[in-house]
Amino acid sequence: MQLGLIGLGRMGFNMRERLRAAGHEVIGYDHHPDVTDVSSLSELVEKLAAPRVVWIMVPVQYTEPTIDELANLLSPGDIVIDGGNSRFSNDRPRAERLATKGLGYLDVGVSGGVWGRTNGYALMVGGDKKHVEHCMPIFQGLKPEGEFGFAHAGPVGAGHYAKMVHNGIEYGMMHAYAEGYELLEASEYVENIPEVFKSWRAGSVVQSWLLDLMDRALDEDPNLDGLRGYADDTGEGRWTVEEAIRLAVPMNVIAASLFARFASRQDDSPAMKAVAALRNQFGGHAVKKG
Ligand SMILES: O=C(CO)[C@H](O)[C@H](O)COP(=O)(O)O
Repeated sequence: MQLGLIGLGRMGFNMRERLRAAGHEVIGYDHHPDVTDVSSLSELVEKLAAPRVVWIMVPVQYTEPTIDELANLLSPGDIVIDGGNSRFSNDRPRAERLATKGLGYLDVGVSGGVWGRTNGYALMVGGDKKHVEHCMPIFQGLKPEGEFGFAHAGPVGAGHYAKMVHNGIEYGMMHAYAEGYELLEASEYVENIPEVFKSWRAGSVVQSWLLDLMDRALDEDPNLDGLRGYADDTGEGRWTVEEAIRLAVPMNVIAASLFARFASRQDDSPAMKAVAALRNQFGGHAVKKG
Protein backbone atom coordinates (compact mmCIF):
# COMPACT_ATOMS: atom_id res chain seq x y z
CA MET A 1 0.00 0.00 0.00
CA GLN A 2 1.09 3.58 -0.62
CA LEU A 3 1.54 5.97 2.32
CA GLY A 4 2.61 9.57 2.70
CA LEU A 5 4.54 10.07 5.95
CA ILE A 6 5.20 13.55 7.27
CA GLY A 7 7.91 13.83 9.93
CA LEU A 8 10.99 11.65 9.68
CA GLY A 9 12.48 12.17 13.12
CA ARG A 10 13.29 9.40 15.62
CA MET A 11 9.85 7.81 15.23
CA GLY A 12 8.86 8.61 11.64
CA PHE A 13 12.22 7.66 10.13
CA ASN A 14 12.12 4.20 11.71
CA MET A 15 8.47 3.72 10.81
CA ARG A 16 9.29 4.43 7.16
CA GLU A 17 12.04 1.79 7.31
CA ARG A 18 9.78 -0.81 8.90
CA LEU A 19 6.98 -0.17 6.41
CA ARG A 20 9.33 -0.37 3.44
CA ALA A 21 10.76 -3.63 4.76
CA ALA A 22 7.15 -4.91 4.89
CA GLY A 23 6.72 -4.07 1.18
CA HIS A 24 4.83 -0.78 1.39
CA GLU A 25 5.60 2.25 -0.76
CA VAL A 26 6.31 5.11 1.65
CA ILE A 27 6.91 8.65 0.45
CA GLY A 28 8.34 10.66 3.32
CA TYR A 29 8.45 14.40 3.84
CA ASP A 30 10.63 16.18 6.38
CA HIS A 31 12.18 19.64 6.50
CA HIS A 32 15.62 17.98 6.84
CA PRO A 33 16.83 17.60 3.24
CA ASP A 34 19.03 14.57 4.03
CA VAL A 35 16.07 12.35 5.00
CA THR A 36 13.16 13.64 2.92
CA ASP A 37 11.92 11.99 -0.30
CA VAL A 38 10.15 15.11 -1.58
CA SER A 39 10.80 18.81 -1.23
CA SER A 40 7.33 20.02 -0.18
CA LEU A 41 3.95 18.91 1.08
CA SER A 42 2.42 19.63 -2.30
CA GLU A 43 4.97 17.38 -4.01
CA LEU A 44 4.16 14.67 -1.47
CA VAL A 45 0.44 14.94 -2.26
CA GLU A 46 1.09 14.96 -6.04
CA LYS A 47 3.10 11.72 -5.78
CA LEU A 48 0.33 9.85 -3.97
CA ALA A 49 -2.52 8.19 -5.84
CA ALA A 50 -6.06 8.94 -4.60
CA PRO A 51 -7.55 7.97 -2.24
CA ARG A 52 -4.45 9.04 -0.31
CA VAL A 53 -3.45 8.13 3.21
CA VAL A 54 -1.11 10.61 4.88
CA TRP A 55 0.37 9.86 8.31
CA ILE A 56 1.61 12.82 10.37
CA MET A 57 4.39 12.08 12.84
CA VAL A 58 5.61 15.51 13.87
CA PRO A 59 6.26 17.07 17.31
CA VAL A 60 2.90 17.91 18.81
CA GLN A 61 3.23 21.71 18.43
CA TYR A 62 3.51 21.32 14.63
CA THR A 63 0.59 18.92 14.21
CA GLU A 64 -2.21 21.45 13.81
CA PRO A 65 -0.46 23.73 11.28
CA THR A 66 0.67 20.66 9.31
CA ILE A 67 -2.89 19.30 9.19
CA ASP A 68 -4.23 22.70 8.09
CA GLU A 69 -1.70 22.96 5.26
CA LEU A 70 -2.26 19.37 4.22
CA ALA A 71 -6.05 19.66 4.28
CA ASN A 72 -5.85 22.36 1.59
CA LEU A 73 -3.89 20.01 -0.69
CA LEU A 74 -5.84 16.76 -0.25
CA SER A 75 -9.03 15.65 -2.05
CA PRO A 76 -12.33 14.24 -0.75
CA GLY A 77 -11.92 10.58 0.19
CA ASP A 78 -8.33 10.98 1.44
CA ILE A 79 -7.47 10.04 5.03
CA VAL A 80 -5.26 11.92 7.50
CA ILE A 81 -3.65 10.01 10.40
CA ASP A 82 -2.15 11.75 13.41
CA GLY A 83 0.31 9.34 15.04
CA GLY A 84 1.87 11.87 17.42
CA ASN A 85 1.19 12.30 21.12
CA SER A 86 -1.64 14.81 20.58
CA ARG A 87 -4.16 15.59 23.30
CA PHE A 88 -7.25 13.43 22.72
CA SER A 89 -9.57 16.43 23.13
CA ASN A 90 -8.19 17.98 19.92
CA ASP A 91 -9.20 14.97 17.82
CA ARG A 92 -12.98 15.44 17.46
CA PRO A 93 -12.85 19.12 16.44
CA ARG A 94 -10.07 18.24 14.02
CA ALA A 95 -12.02 15.32 12.52
CA GLU A 96 -15.09 17.54 12.14
CA ARG A 97 -13.03 20.22 10.38
CA LEU A 98 -11.53 17.65 8.01
CA ALA A 99 -14.94 16.07 7.38
CA THR A 100 -16.23 19.39 5.96
CA LYS A 101 -13.66 18.86 3.17
CA GLY A 102 -14.62 15.21 2.76
CA LEU A 103 -11.43 14.01 4.47
CA GLY A 104 -11.29 11.08 6.89
CA TYR A 105 -9.31 11.19 10.13
CA LEU A 106 -7.76 8.60 12.43
CA ASP A 107 -5.91 9.27 15.68
CA VAL A 108 -3.29 6.65 16.42
CA GLY A 109 -1.35 6.24 19.65
CA VAL A 110 2.01 4.73 18.77
CA SER A 111 4.25 3.06 21.33
CA GLY A 112 7.60 1.45 20.70
CA GLY A 113 10.11 4.27 20.73
CA VAL A 114 13.32 3.89 18.79
CA TRP A 115 13.03 0.08 19.12
CA GLY A 116 9.83 -0.09 17.10
CA ARG A 117 11.66 -0.48 13.81
CA THR A 118 12.79 -3.98 14.79
CA ASN A 119 10.25 -4.93 17.48
CA GLY A 120 7.16 -3.37 15.90
CA TYR A 121 4.90 -0.64 17.30
CA ALA A 122 1.89 -1.05 19.55
CA LEU A 123 -0.95 0.88 17.91
CA MET A 124 -4.11 2.27 19.52
CA VAL A 125 -6.49 3.59 16.87
CA GLY A 126 -9.46 5.93 17.10
CA GLY A 127 -11.85 6.59 14.21
CA ASP A 128 -14.47 5.17 11.87
CA LYS A 129 -14.37 1.46 11.08
CA LYS A 130 -14.28 2.09 7.32
CA HIS A 131 -11.17 4.28 7.65
CA VAL A 132 -9.49 1.79 9.97
CA GLU A 133 -10.19 -1.05 7.53
CA HIS A 134 -8.78 0.97 4.63
CA CYS A 135 -5.53 1.62 6.55
CA MET A 136 -5.24 -1.90 7.99
CA PRO A 137 -2.33 -2.97 5.69
CA ILE A 138 -0.28 -0.08 7.08
CA PHE A 139 -1.16 -0.98 10.66
CA GLN A 140 -0.25 -4.61 9.93
CA GLY A 141 3.13 -3.47 8.64
CA LEU A 142 3.87 -1.44 11.75
CA LYS A 143 2.56 -3.66 14.54
CA PRO A 144 4.60 -6.44 16.11
CA GLU A 145 4.13 -9.94 14.75
CA GLY A 146 1.56 -12.06 16.56
CA GLU A 147 -1.75 -11.55 18.24
CA PHE A 148 -1.03 -8.41 20.30
CA GLY A 149 0.00 -4.83 19.55
CA PHE A 150 -3.11 -3.42 17.86
CA ALA A 151 -6.45 -2.05 19.06
CA HIS A 152 -9.23 -0.20 17.31
CA ALA A 153 -10.00 1.49 20.62
CA GLY A 154 -13.16 3.36 19.60
CA PRO A 155 -14.31 6.45 17.71
CA VAL A 156 -12.13 9.48 16.97
CA GLY A 157 -10.18 10.46 20.11
CA ALA A 158 -10.02 6.93 21.53
CA GLY A 159 -6.57 6.21 20.10
CA HIS A 160 -4.93 9.21 21.71
CA TYR A 161 -6.91 8.65 24.91
CA ALA A 162 -5.60 5.08 25.12
CA LYS A 163 -2.04 6.31 24.45
CA MET A 164 -2.41 8.95 27.16
CA VAL A 165 -3.37 6.26 29.70
CA HIS A 166 -0.54 4.06 28.41
CA ASN A 167 1.90 6.88 29.09
CA GLY A 168 0.43 7.52 32.53
CA ILE A 169 1.08 3.85 33.35
CA GLU A 170 4.57 4.26 31.90
CA TYR A 171 5.21 7.12 34.37
CA GLY A 172 4.09 5.01 37.33
CA MET A 173 6.03 1.89 36.31
CA MET A 174 9.21 3.83 35.67
CA HIS A 175 8.91 5.55 38.99
CA ALA A 176 8.42 2.29 40.89
CA TYR A 177 11.64 0.90 39.39
CA ALA A 178 13.31 4.23 40.13
CA GLU A 179 12.31 4.23 43.80
CA GLY A 180 13.43 0.61 44.14
CA TYR A 181 16.74 1.61 42.59
CA GLU A 182 17.17 4.49 45.05
CA LEU A 183 16.46 2.26 48.05
CA LEU A 184 18.93 -0.37 46.84
CA GLU A 185 21.49 2.40 46.41
CA ALA A 186 20.89 3.85 49.87
CA SER A 187 21.06 0.51 51.65
CA GLU A 188 24.23 -1.02 53.07
CA TYR A 189 23.00 -4.54 52.22
CA VAL A 190 23.05 -4.90 48.45
CA GLU A 191 26.43 -4.49 46.77
CA ASN A 192 25.65 -5.26 43.15
CA ILE A 193 22.55 -3.38 42.04
CA PRO A 194 22.91 -4.10 38.29
CA GLU A 195 23.00 -7.84 39.07
CA VAL A 196 19.82 -7.53 41.12
CA PHE A 197 18.01 -5.81 38.23
CA LYS A 198 19.32 -8.55 35.90
CA SER A 199 17.99 -11.25 38.24
CA TRP A 200 14.48 -9.77 37.91
CA ARG A 201 14.50 -10.02 34.12
CA ALA A 202 13.55 -13.70 34.09
CA GLY A 203 11.11 -15.59 36.25
CA SER A 204 10.22 -12.57 38.36
CA VAL A 205 6.84 -10.96 38.91
CA VAL A 206 8.19 -7.53 37.92
CA GLN A 207 9.56 -8.45 34.46
CA SER A 208 8.88 -5.84 31.79
CA TRP A 209 10.48 -4.09 28.86
CA LEU A 210 11.07 -1.04 31.06
CA LEU A 211 12.96 -3.29 33.48
CA ASP A 212 15.05 -4.61 30.56
CA LEU A 213 15.84 -1.00 29.61
CA MET A 214 16.77 -0.18 33.21
CA ASP A 215 19.18 -3.11 33.16
CA ARG A 216 20.62 -1.82 29.89
CA ALA A 217 21.05 1.69 31.35
CA LEU A 218 22.88 0.22 34.37
CA ASP A 219 25.14 -1.80 32.05
CA GLU A 220 26.08 1.44 30.32
CA ASP A 221 26.56 3.43 33.54
CA PRO A 222 26.33 1.22 36.70
CA ASN A 223 25.84 4.13 39.12
CA LEU A 224 24.09 6.45 36.63
CA ASP A 225 26.97 8.87 37.35
CA GLY A 226 26.70 10.48 33.95
CA LEU A 227 23.15 11.74 34.54
CA ARG A 228 21.53 14.45 36.60
CA GLY A 229 18.37 13.50 38.49
CA TYR A 230 16.23 15.66 36.21
CA ALA A 231 13.24 14.42 34.21
CA ASP A 232 11.18 16.38 31.68
CA ASP A 233 7.66 15.56 30.61
CA THR A 234 5.80 16.26 27.40
CA GLY A 235 2.21 16.43 28.65
CA GLU A 236 0.65 12.97 28.64
CA GLY A 237 1.14 12.42 32.39
CA ARG A 238 -0.48 15.78 33.12
CA TRP A 239 -3.46 14.98 30.86
CA THR A 240 -3.88 11.58 32.54
CA VAL A 241 -4.05 13.22 35.96
CA GLU A 242 -6.40 15.94 34.64
CA GLU A 243 -8.73 13.21 33.39
CA ALA A 244 -8.52 11.38 36.73
CA ILE A 245 -9.58 14.62 38.46
CA ARG A 246 -12.41 15.21 35.95
CA LEU A 247 -13.77 11.71 36.49
CA ALA A 248 -12.92 11.46 40.22
CA VAL A 249 -10.71 8.44 39.61
CA PRO A 250 -8.17 7.83 42.42
CA MET A 251 -4.74 8.05 40.79
CA ASN A 252 -2.18 8.01 43.57
CA VAL A 253 0.71 6.33 41.79
CA ILE A 254 0.61 8.15 38.46
CA ALA A 255 0.01 11.55 40.11
CA ALA A 256 2.94 10.98 42.49
CA SER A 257 5.23 9.98 39.63
CA LEU A 258 4.26 13.11 37.70
CA PHE A 259 4.91 15.35 40.71
CA ALA A 260 8.27 13.60 41.27
CA ARG A 261 9.30 14.83 37.83
CA PHE A 262 8.37 18.39 38.76
CA ALA A 263 10.40 18.04 41.98
CA SER A 264 13.37 16.80 39.94
CA ARG A 265 13.60 20.21 38.26
CA GLN A 266 14.05 22.17 41.48
CA ASP A 267 17.49 22.95 42.85
CA ASP A 268 15.90 23.86 46.16
CA SER A 269 12.26 23.33 47.04
CA PRO A 270 10.27 26.40 48.16
CA ALA A 271 7.73 24.05 49.76
CA MET A 272 10.39 22.30 51.83
CA LYS A 273 11.81 25.67 52.84
CA ALA A 274 8.32 26.49 54.11
CA VAL A 275 8.17 23.19 56.02
CA ALA A 276 11.58 23.89 57.58
CA ALA A 277 10.49 27.43 58.50
CA LEU A 278 7.27 26.19 60.13
CA ARG A 279 9.04 23.45 62.15
CA ASN A 280 11.42 26.12 63.31
CA GLN A 281 8.56 28.49 64.21
CA PHE A 282 6.45 26.04 66.18
CA GLY A 283 9.12 23.81 67.70
CA GLY A 284 12.37 25.68 67.47
CA HIS A 285 13.69 22.83 65.33
CA ALA A 286 17.04 23.37 63.67
CA VAL A 287 17.17 24.58 60.07
CA LYS A 288 19.90 24.58 57.49
CA LYS A 289 20.68 28.07 56.22
CA GLY A 290 20.94 28.67 52.47
O1 LIG B 1 5.15 8.34 24.08
C1 LIG B 1 6.28 8.13 24.48
C2 LIG B 1 6.66 6.83 25.08
O2 LIG B 1 5.58 5.96 25.19
C3 LIG B 1 7.25 9.24 24.37
O3 LIG B 1 8.57 8.85 24.53
C4 LIG B 1 6.87 10.35 25.29
O4 LIG B 1 7.67 11.47 25.03
C5 LIG B 1 7.01 9.98 26.75
O5 LIG B 1 6.34 10.90 27.58
P1 LIG B 1 7.16 11.96 28.45
O6 LIG B 1 8.03 12.72 27.46
O7 LIG B 1 6.13 12.85 29.08
O8 LIG B 1 7.99 11.19 29.45
